[in-house]
Amino acid sequence: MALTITGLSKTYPNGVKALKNLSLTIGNNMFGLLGPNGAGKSTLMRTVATLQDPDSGTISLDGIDVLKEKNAVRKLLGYLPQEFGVYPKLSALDMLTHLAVLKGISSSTERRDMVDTLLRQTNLWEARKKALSTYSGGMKQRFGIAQALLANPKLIIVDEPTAGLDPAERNRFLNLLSSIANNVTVILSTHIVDDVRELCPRMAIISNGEVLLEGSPAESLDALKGRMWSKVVATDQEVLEMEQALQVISTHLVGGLHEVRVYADSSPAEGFRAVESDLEDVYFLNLARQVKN
Ligand SMILES: Nc1ncnc2c1ncn2[C@@H]1O[C@H](COP(=O)(O)OP(=O)(O)OP(=O)(O)O)[C@@H](O)[C@H]1O
Repeated sequence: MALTITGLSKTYPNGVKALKNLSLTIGNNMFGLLGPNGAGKSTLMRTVATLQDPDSGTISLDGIDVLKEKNAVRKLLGYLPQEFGVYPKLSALDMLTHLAVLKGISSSTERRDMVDTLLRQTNLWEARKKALSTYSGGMKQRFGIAQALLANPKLIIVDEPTAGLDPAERNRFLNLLSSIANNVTVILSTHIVDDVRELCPRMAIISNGEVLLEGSPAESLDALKGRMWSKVVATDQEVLEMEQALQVISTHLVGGLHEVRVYADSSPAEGFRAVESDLEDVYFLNLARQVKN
């Protein structure tokens, strides 16, 4: 499904401009919406999910006017919000069955088949009769995907799904998402660069309610080719001096030392080595450019 977002703006009553004339086109497969906390991702996702209205702008989903034909959109949509509430005492099986009823799946045979399939697909079959309150973070998120997949949606929105998962659970969750994305459009909203790197053929970076970059991770990396440099230094003072003199993109602690990554057309100073650009460089460089402008 193709989602076309045009000129979307939203100012909250407290004056925060969460979306500023934002336009974005999202095609099939998995689309990564990458941005820092407060960028406006959740506002955008809730708006696409028909849960809140913008002040202005339009959204079209394969010709459906998302802001007007909300019921038509809801039939096509699966949504895993950032805060996903469940009845903790219910089992996954009972909760999913209950949600299937709410989704309008009235035939009990169809409902049972669908719920069973989803529990197996999300690897929750063994634990299906356990109370949701006993689930780990990863299991809860997989349950969240199961409920988002009820009634065969064509568009799935997942908002910050991997935050707080341990590496093994995160891996399992990302594999599950990628297996789904073969058949439907998935929008993955996240502040975790690696989620996008691992999964998304297309992405956008958003910050302060604006799109900073739209494209494929590969194209964005190409634009930085030969321009990323790295040096490891020992003290905060050295980092500070570099930040004043050079375009420092990021600093990381590696074994107690600081790895400083700098963007420059040629070697910025003595001791720097050329490094492969990674998606995190793309991300930080775009955020830094926005601050400058
Ligand atoms: N209901 C609201 N009332 C007032 N301000 C809000 C409301 N919801 C969000 N905001 C503000 O709008 C901005 C965008 O928030 P939003 O939740 O959309 O961003 P986000 O990219 O999803 O960030 P996060 O990952 O922190 O949720 C933030 O400054 C936030 O504080």
